[in-house]
Amino acid sequence: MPIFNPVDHPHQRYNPLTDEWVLVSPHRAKRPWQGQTEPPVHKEAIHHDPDCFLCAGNKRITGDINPDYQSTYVFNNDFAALLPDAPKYQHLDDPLFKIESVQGTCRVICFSPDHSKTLPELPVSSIQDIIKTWIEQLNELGKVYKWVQLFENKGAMMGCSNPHPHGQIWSGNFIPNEIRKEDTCQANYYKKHNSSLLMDYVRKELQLQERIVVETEFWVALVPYWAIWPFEILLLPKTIVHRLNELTSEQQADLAVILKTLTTKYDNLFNCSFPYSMGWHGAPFTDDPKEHWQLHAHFYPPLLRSASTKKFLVGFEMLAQAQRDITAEQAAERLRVLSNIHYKEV
Ligand SMILES: O=C1CCN([C@@H]2O[C@H](COP(=O)(O)O)[C@@H](O)[C@H]2O)C(=O)N1
Ligand SMILES: [Zn+2]
Repeated sequence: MPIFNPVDHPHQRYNPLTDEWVLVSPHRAKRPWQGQTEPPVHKEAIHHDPDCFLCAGNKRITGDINPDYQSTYVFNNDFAALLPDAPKYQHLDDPLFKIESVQGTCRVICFSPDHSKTLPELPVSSIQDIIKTWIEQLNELGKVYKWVQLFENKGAMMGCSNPHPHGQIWSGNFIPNEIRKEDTCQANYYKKHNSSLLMDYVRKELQLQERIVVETEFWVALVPYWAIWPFEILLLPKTIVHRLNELTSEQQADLAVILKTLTTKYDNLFNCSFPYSMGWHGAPFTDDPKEHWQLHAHFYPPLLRSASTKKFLVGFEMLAQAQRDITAEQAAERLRVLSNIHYKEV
């Protein structure tokens, strides 16, 4: 019987942030891992699309006119999933039929007036403006709601209805499932070890150097040991930060750099605009203690081995447990060696 090793043999890995396991089947990825790249499609760049609901100066579906914005622009989602003045109701008596009303605010953040650009193609200064806008929105909505989810769905594969570079904010008066799981896990770890789970984690990852993709002065982007999506990334500060609005101006400037570098590598993996859902997690806006919380961003990209081959979380993964073939270490290596120059600029 051969000695176990995580490169060849099936195993499962534990995610301490959510108290869940992921099945890893590295033997299935033994086939030569070329990672088919598409011939770069240099479609003509449309900097302003007269029919785009998000472009500067255009009319939205409601008839509202977008201003001639020069940087970022935020508006209340015209088809919001949460409403600030929804009627209140709660019935929690029956453990089998619990229901409660929710109130919240949903917004769209246009990242740039340039319809043709995606995050990696924006200059660092524009990405700094996006970070400032995230922080402004967090400060405003964090005064009203317990949870403010800053996120971006990039690419049609992620159900994005509009190619215009944009992100979204969904904020509400309830703590969503993923946040509740991460809050409990970080609090339990902190109670047991009297230190931050993700700070201990990032220190060890920087020592191990096995899953690092990009490291800058204040930030590190890595494929987490417990990653589910093939090229999943966890983006972490290298010092204690509870919320995005606690970043210093140097940390913000450096964050713009690592976001551009990371998303450029993502696009260079298959020479395509790399789809993903990404979002920020930080301490909720409640009166509870927050010292166990460490700010971080998740990137969940669906692509597996080409611009058109995506991973599906189905079957065993829906019924039993998430599963992956290539290991986190192999994915990190694939991304780490890629150029920091976007393939469209070459
Ligand atoms: O006129 C419009 C068009 C799109 N939208 C909103 O913009 C959002 C576009 O983002 P997605 O394509 O990532 O869903 C979507 O949530 C949609 O509701 C408006 O609020 N007004
Ligand atoms: Zn547009």
